[in-house]
Amino acid sequence: MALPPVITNFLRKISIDVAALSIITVTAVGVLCEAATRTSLGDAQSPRECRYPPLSSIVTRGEWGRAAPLGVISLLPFRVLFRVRIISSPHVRELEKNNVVVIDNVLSPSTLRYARARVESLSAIMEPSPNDADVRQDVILSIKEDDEYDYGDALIHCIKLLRGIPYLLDRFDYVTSRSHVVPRQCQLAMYRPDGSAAYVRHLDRCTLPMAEMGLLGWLRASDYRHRVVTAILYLNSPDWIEGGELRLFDGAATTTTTVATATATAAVTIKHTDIVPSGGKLVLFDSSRVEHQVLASLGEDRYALTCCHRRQLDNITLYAVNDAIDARQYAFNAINEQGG
Ligand SMILES: O=C(O)CCC(=O)C(=O)O
Ligand SMILES: [Fe+2]
Repeated sequence: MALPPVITNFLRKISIDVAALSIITVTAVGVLCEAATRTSLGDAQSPRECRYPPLSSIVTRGEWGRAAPLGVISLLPFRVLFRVRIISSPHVRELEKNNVVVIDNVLSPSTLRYARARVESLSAIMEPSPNDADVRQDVILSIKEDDEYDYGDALIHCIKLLRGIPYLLDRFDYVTSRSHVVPRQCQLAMYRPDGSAAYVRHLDRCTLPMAEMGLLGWLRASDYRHRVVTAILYLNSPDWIEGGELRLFDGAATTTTTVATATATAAVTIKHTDIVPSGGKLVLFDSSRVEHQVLASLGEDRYALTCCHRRQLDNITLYAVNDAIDARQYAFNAINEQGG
């Protein structure tokens, strides 16, 4: 069938170069659009939607009886015992001041036991993370409340607890970041106690500038560029002894280690705090400021459930200014670190 003359004329006019250029342009636009829209946060929720009353509510006799080793309290005649807050204003103030806050025993012994048993059963389907194998050697699983898999009440409670945190940050006026977005996915991670499975020093938020990452990489990293608060809940035994510590590097650190650098004869002093990953411990830190690493585990499998809360993408100019301030802060920390 003959093509209409207008089309044959057009086809005669376009050179092979023009055709190639058009294909390249269309492909490039397609790749950039895919990168710009790639996100696993499409179904993220607002803090209010994730509000979880047990994070900050009254404790009833029944709850305390289940939660505490002092089960005898459940025999008391009062139905409501007292108000406890897993996260309260002083915790939020500490997070603002030190960029990190550690809260012990946020799970009852039985909840910890059940959650631990469930994550152990999930370890068979955990997989190495897509990161470089020399960056981290754990196995991970992304889990969310509405997965088809039945995670059991205890693990679901842990997910809700981590996802409920931004509501309380807002409520207690956390000033470091506002307008949070709560991902549905939490990451379950397990390190084998082989003395070598670890995670190198890193920041949870990607802070590299576009010039360094290239436009494509920068667009693709959008989920990592807006992390503000990392929440980690450990699901190990409560009396974890040693190995597998979470090492936090920060100005607020308390301990110093002296390590010889590979190239220099002079030693560099690194300030750090080591957090023992005992079961039921909750650690919150500023994802954009606190560099951290996981040390190799020794005794038993090390389990952690993590949720990285994001900021909303509604004020790009403000974020650009904040990022520039963060970058200056890094430079400042690095100089301090070198100077000991
Ligand atoms: O498990 C931990 O203590 C920290 C894990 C971590 O740094 C991460 O998943 O980004
Ligand atoms: Fe991390």
